[in-house]
Amino acid sequence: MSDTDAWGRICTDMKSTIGKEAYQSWIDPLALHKIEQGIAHFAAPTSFIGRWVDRNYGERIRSSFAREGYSVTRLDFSVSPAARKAATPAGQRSAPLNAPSAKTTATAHAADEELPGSPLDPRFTFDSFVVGKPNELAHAAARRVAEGGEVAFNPLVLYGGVGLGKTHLMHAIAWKLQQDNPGFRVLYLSAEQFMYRFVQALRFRDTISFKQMFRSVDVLMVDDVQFIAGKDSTQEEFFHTFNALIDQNKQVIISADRAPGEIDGMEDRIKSRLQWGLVADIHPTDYELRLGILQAKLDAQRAQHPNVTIDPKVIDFLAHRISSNVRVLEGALTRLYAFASLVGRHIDLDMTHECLTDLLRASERKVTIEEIMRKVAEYYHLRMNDLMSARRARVVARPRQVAMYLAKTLTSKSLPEIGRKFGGRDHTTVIHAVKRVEELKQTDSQIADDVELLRRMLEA
Ligand SMILES: Nc1ncnc2c1ncn2[C@@H]1O[C@H](COP(=O)(O)OP(=O)(O)OP(=O)(O)O)[C@@H](O)[C@H]1O
Repeated sequence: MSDTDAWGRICTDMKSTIGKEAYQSWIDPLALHKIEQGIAHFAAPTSFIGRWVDRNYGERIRSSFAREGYSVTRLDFSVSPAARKAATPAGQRSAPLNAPSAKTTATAHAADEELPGSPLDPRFTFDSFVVGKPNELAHAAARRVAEGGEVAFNPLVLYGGVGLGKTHLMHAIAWKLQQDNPGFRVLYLSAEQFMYRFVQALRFRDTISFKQMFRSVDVLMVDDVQFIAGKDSTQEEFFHTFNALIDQNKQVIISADRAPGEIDGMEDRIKSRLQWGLVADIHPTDYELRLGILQAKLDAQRAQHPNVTIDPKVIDFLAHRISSNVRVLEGALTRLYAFASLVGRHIDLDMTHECLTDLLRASERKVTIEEIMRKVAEYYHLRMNDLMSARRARVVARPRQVAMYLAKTLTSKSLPEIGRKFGGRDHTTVIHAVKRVEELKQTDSQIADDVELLRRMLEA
């Protein structure tokens, strides 16, 4: 009888006593080398796994060896990456490491201990990410990193305002990396969780495991890093983790709600480290991107509510009116479909106003028609009076149309109200102006840029 035969039998026994999940997470990744002078020597993929097994299953393994006729008083674990590659779950799972799981047993807990990341949202993939001008750089960079291989830029920092898709892109990278490289240890977590873990480690005097665990990953993703600004010891630890991984050529991906240099309370050395790789910003969405996103989300809603129909004008209306944040935009569509399916109605503009009153009010911009006129006049070097005048020369007529377009898209004023502000014009003139500017935005990049710039200045 060889040591390995005995270990094989112990494994079979443990699989049935501790359960398949726990077995795959902790026991299967181990390789028994030898038993010598009462010590069973194992190779483990990480020292964390070794310590965990010793603490949680040590006694059971020793008594199993005793039943096999061996006197084992101690288990010894040396770290061998080969053990990890050959292993199944801890280093190589069929399901992604952080994949959402319905498990509620201690096994799930054990797996969480192994890589303390957040679950990845199965909806956040590259396929479901709609690309437009505002996010094309961030998307291209994320794709490049997700392809793996040579580390292209390290770290990759994605930054942008609330609800613009940073988390979506990070999850998409994680899914793709895990799908293409089943042995990869990809750890995604929020900066808040990083801090929580660190504080726990300090509390339980276990910072060594904390450090080892974080340094053992292949890819580290930390979301909303601005959270650790002003938290000195967490920043210190983050800085060392970050350096250790970059030094080992491991990919680090960070997200923040603003450019690294602008995060108040963040140490300068971290700010400068974050700027070493590629910093890609996600701009606020433009109308076209919002339209694209709504159309993509429509498919999911249609599948869920096959009997509900929607007027295309509603989509256009939402894309114009809800410009703050994609999350709110999505929420609006979900709410409309839920409401329509409950009351068995077609989704039209009336229903949209009825159902989304609070949301529309909240997203109503504070900007007034007067402000728009002032800004547009200033931008085109005109006087406000020119915009209200009857002058039809193009140098005046075009800016007036742009101002009317902005008044329609940035305020909730009705067409007649807008017409009145522009020197008592008819609402059909406003409709014509809005249409004309929409067409010009497609064909004349100068107008498109002017409108975008003005919109940003007004919304700032
Ligand atoms: N380009 C896009 N295509 C499809 N969905 C998107 C896009 N951008 C954002 N979303 C969706 O908007 C919602 C919010 O996105 P996400 O959580 O990634 O934002 P975030 O930038 O991380 O925000 P926060 O700063 O609040 O963490 C998600 O449901 C996401 O799927």
